This record gives sequence, C-alpha cells and structure tokens, in this order.
Amino acid sequence: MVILETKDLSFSYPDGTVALDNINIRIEEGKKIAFVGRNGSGKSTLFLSMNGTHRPGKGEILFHGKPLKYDSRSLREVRKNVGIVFQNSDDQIFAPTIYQDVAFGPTNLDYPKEKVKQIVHKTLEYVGLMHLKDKPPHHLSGGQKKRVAIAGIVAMDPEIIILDEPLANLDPVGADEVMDLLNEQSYFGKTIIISTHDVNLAYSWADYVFLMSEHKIISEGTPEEIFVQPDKLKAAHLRRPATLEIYEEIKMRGLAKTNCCPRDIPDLVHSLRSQHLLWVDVPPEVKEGDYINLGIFYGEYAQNSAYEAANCKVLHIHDDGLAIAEMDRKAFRAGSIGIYDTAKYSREDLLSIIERDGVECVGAMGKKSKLIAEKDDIYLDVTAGVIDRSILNALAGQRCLILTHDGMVHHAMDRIRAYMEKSGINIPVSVINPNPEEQSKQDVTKSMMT
Ligand SMILES: Nc1ncnc2c1ncn2[C@@H]1O[C@H](COP(=O)(O)OP(=O)(O)OP(=O)(O)O)[C@@H](O)[C@H]1O
Repeated sequence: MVILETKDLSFSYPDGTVALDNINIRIEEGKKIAFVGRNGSGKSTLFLSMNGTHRPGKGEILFHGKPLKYDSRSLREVRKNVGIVFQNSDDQIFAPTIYQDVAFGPTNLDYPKEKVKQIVHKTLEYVGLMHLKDKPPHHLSGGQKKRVAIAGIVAMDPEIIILDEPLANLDPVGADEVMDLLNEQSYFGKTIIISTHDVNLAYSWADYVFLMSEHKIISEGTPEEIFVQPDKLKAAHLRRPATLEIYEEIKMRGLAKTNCCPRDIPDLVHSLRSQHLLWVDVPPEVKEGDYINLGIFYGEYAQNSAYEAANCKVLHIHDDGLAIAEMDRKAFRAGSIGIYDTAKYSREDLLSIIERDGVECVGAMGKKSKLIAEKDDIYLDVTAGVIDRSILNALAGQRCLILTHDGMVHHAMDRIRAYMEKSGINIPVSVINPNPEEQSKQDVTKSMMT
C-alpha cells in the first residue's frame, strides 16, 4: 500500500534556487527506502516537503492518498505522523535536558503528564540513554545526540521516520547502533526513509532506492536493479557498492556462480563457485537442483575439525540413481546460532548457557543489550554487524550467541532464516530463552532444523 506520494512536485527557494523539479514518487508502507544522490541534488528539500515544512510551488504531496493541507491543524497532524531526524542533531535538540527534549513532542500532542513520562522513559530506555536523562544535550557525543534526536521522533510514534544522512559524522559503532534502531523500527512496521551518500549502506539495507541528480529522480528500483546501472551511478556521482565490485572481479575469473547479486558478505561468500564435485547416491525423491545434507564428514574428509557437516547441490542424476553433486562448501563444521532475549536476562542464566553450550562467539545487538553486557562484564566478541558476523562464524563452525531483545529477536531469526533459504545451508538456530507463548513456535522451528 502506498503511504506517501508526490505528484509533479516542484519547489524553489525564495532566492529563486530550483531545488525540486517535477518529482513523482510513490513510497510503500513499511518499506526501507534510501534516497541517494550527490550534494545539492534536493534530498533534504524533498524531505522537508514531505512533512509540510516546504510548501510546493507546483504539484502536491499525498499522505495515505489525501493531499497535504497547510493550515496549522493539518500540519500538526502530518508532523505527528511523518517525523524527520535532521542531519545535524544540534538543529533538532534544544531543550535544557535530554528528558525534556524527548518529552517535547508528546507534550505538544497534549498527552497527560503521566503518559508523557511513561513514553519518555520507555523511549530513553530503548535508545540506551536513560542513565543520561538529566544531562544537558550539548554534553553528549555525536552518536548520543543522534540517538536523542531519534528518540524525540520515536516518542511521537510516527508512521514514517525520515532521517537525513543518519550516519553522517558517526563512528562505525555509533553508526551500527543507529542502524540497529532503524531496523527495529522497521521491524515494528514503520516506514523508514533515509538519505545517504553511502552506496554500501543503500545497497545492503534498502528495500527500494531512488537516485537523485540535479533536483530530479533519475532512477528508482530495488538495490539490485539500481546499482548495476553504471551510467545512472555516474550521473548521480556514485560508485558501485564494494560487494558488487568484488563479485564482478570474482565472476571475471570464473569463480562465481552466475546470476546472483550479493548484497552483503554472507551473500558474497555464498556466491563463490564450489571447486568440488562428487558422486553421491540419492534417494528417488531427490530432484536435480535440490540441496541435500550430506551429513557428517570424519577424519581426513573433514577440513577444519574432527567432524564437519556438509551440504551439496544435486547437478545431474543418472538413471541408476547416482548423481553428480556440487559441494557448496568443501565442508563446514556444524556451527550454530543461539539468540538470547535480554528482556529476560539474568547473569547466571546467561553465563551457564555460554558454559553449557560451549559458546565461542558472543555478540550483542541493540543498545540495551550492549549496556547489559557492559554493566555485567559479559565479554562481547562482536558488537557491529552482529547477525551477518554470526552467520559467517557459524558457517566457519563456531557456536555463536546473539544477545538482543524484543523485536530484534524476531528480526535476527528472520534474517538468519532468509540466509538459509537463499543459500540452502542449514544453520541450527533457536531462541535460547523464548517466552512461554513462543515456545510452541520455537518447537516448530527446531523440528524444521533437524
Ligand atoms: N535555504 C535555501 N535557500 C536557497 N537555496 C537553498 C536553500 N537550501 C538548499 N538550497 C539549494 O537547494 C538545492 C537542493 O539542496 P538540498 O539541501 O535539498 O540538497 P541535498 O541533496 O540534501 O544536499 P546534501 O547531500 O549536500 O545534503 C541546492 O542547490 C541548494 O543549494
């Protein structure tokens, strides 16, 4: 369903500078959208038009199919539902304390004081800044300010969250924290729109991309469609994403499977053509193209450990039932990924799981979980790109544990399952401490994995 739409939208600043020239876009509800384009192409102006700050010179903007109106009541309504996080947090944060800053939006919505307090506490908890609530915002780091700015918007519970260059000036860990927050909001059904110059981010993160140049949309589509158009990328002053560059090089050397478009490192790893063919006996129900589990390899057949699990793709089946199969990986040890919901955290419980399951790699996703680990001295091997890193480590045979909470538990599960479906590789994955009502879902998952 389309949530936001522009029709023939044009806008010029009072000094005559043309900033938007006949923009026609449709944004689907619940999607992750990236606007990518060179400096001055019009991204910020478009965003400010989307929440009614700029009134178009020509054309119109539709929210849920209804044209935006510019009287103060209608603007208040649209700004409650279309929240913008500015590129520079100092343009957004102005109250004397962090608490007051986040409370500004809900207070303006005329919520009672107690409800405002509840919302602010929940939101500050969520962005991991509760311990700083009485501090003045100008004492914070860039990454913390960005999280306050996001909290101020999230506190209004808008349907669309727009972020202008959300990762500008953030260090890699700060950037990952912001992306964690956005992914979680997306998982809760929000439509997330960002602008960025970072082609790697747009390519790996977005569901849909708009390329902008010279105040116009010059191309739109899925990341796989957009980032394989060299002329369009050139016009928008952009490069190809690194994963695609590497993939092209691998492909030119005959080392890649054809027709795949890797979007992240696990995809890239999976795109490598196997060098190993083998003969296997296959049961009658197996068809050409099926992936089959070869079970466990021992001793000299295993590469990295005493025993390893191996998968293969059946390329051709002879009449006598013998088949030629391509091993997707020479062999990989049976690693696994456990997900621990820190909403039900206890230090003893977690440490005993790590001990009991022989966990070799612990990662934390989301500020709340990272703070818990830090406070209780739980050593984290991974704090950035946690899901992809855990997939890669599990493929290399490690037993991994991801600490996370609430919606992120499902987000991690979904991402890992999507990888398994795409690659045909089974990684045992489970929520280690599910809610009782989720236990039954979990049992179904476990039976699928075995
Ligand atoms: N207040 C203003 N008055 C006049 N011109 C402006 C104003 N703000 C932006 N512009 C001009 O409008 C055009 C679009 O600017 P905009 O900030 O929307 O681009 P952008 O794509 O967000 O750029 P960046 O990537 O650098 O943030 C540019 O030519 C810019 O110089």
